[in-house]
Amino acid sequence: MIEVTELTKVYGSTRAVSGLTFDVKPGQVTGFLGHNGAGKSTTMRMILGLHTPTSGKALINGVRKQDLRDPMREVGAMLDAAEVQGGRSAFAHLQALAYAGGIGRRRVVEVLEEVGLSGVARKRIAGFSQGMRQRLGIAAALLGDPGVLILDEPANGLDPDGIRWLRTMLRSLAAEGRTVLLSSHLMTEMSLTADRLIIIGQGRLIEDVSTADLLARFQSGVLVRSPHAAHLSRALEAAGATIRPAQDAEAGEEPVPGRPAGAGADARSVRDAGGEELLVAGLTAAVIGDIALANGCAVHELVSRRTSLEEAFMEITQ
Ligand SMILES: Nc1ncnc2c1ncn2[C@@H]1O[C@H](COP(=O)(O)OP(=O)(O)OP(=O)(O)O)[C@@H](O)[C@H]1O
Repeated sequence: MIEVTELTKVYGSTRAVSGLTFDVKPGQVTGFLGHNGAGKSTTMRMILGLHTPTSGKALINGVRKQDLRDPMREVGAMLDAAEVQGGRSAFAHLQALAYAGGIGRRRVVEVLEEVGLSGVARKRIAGFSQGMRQRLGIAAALLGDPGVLILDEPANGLDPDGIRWLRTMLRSLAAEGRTVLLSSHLMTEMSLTADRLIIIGQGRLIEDVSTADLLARFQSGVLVRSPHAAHLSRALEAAGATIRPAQDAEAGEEPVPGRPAGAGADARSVRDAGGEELLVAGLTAAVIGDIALANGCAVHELVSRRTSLEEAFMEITQ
């Protein structure tokens, strides 16, 4: 469990983090999102006791990181995978960390296996790709088999296979009851990996929300293409739908509230502005299909149009 309370960090005239309060709970993956410079790394560094807060608190399992009895076994972190000394082998690097934390050699072998680096364990890190360095950083974070994991941009430099591997691993670590906090700029990946999202902007909390709730809030409707768009739109409106031409929807305009059936002008405006494509809100694709059938309207396309996390993120952080 991570608890951040009224956390603030001021660097000279820069307020990097400002009165930030949120919890990161065990048993789920929590994504930490924000534009460049929003304050994510600074917050993570304060949670990890690497920076001192100007004010407020950041606690891991109820205490400050520096007050944890057995820090390596309680929290694992990866902040910057590029920081590692290149002259050593992956094995020697992890063994040195393990030794410092009172962790045995067997665990080094285990984590190398877990991150897929067993085959290159004796190779010098200097020759590692960025993706291999990321895996090594994740191995170091896992060394103490910690209950809390904090990873800054862990997917950086990983190929699609690596990203999928990381997602599966993080989700299974959370399913074991661990607390997992990660930042990433890869929005699609974040929407697949994180159960919950903490979104910050200019050091302040913007959203603390479940990924599903956030996406549901931005759900933009069902795209319908029909050669009988005018007739169909009247029938759908009669059933309580809100309709806007798909072209307007693409331009990000607000929907027009639902109107009564039989409005010829509405059908005309739909036809004029959007041709045969309609964006329908308020009814499911199944209900729209049934209404089309009942009204004898052919449907050539019927697609639930989900707003991506990237679109939702851009909208709420504007
Ligand atoms: N050591 C420092 N001294 C002065 N200013 C700093 C320091 N570290 C961070 N900042 C400033 O604090 C703000 C937040 O930076 P931070 O690195 O925490 O953002 P971030 O969300 O992690 O960004 P990114 O996504 O680019 O990594 C920025 O304006 C940054 O310039």
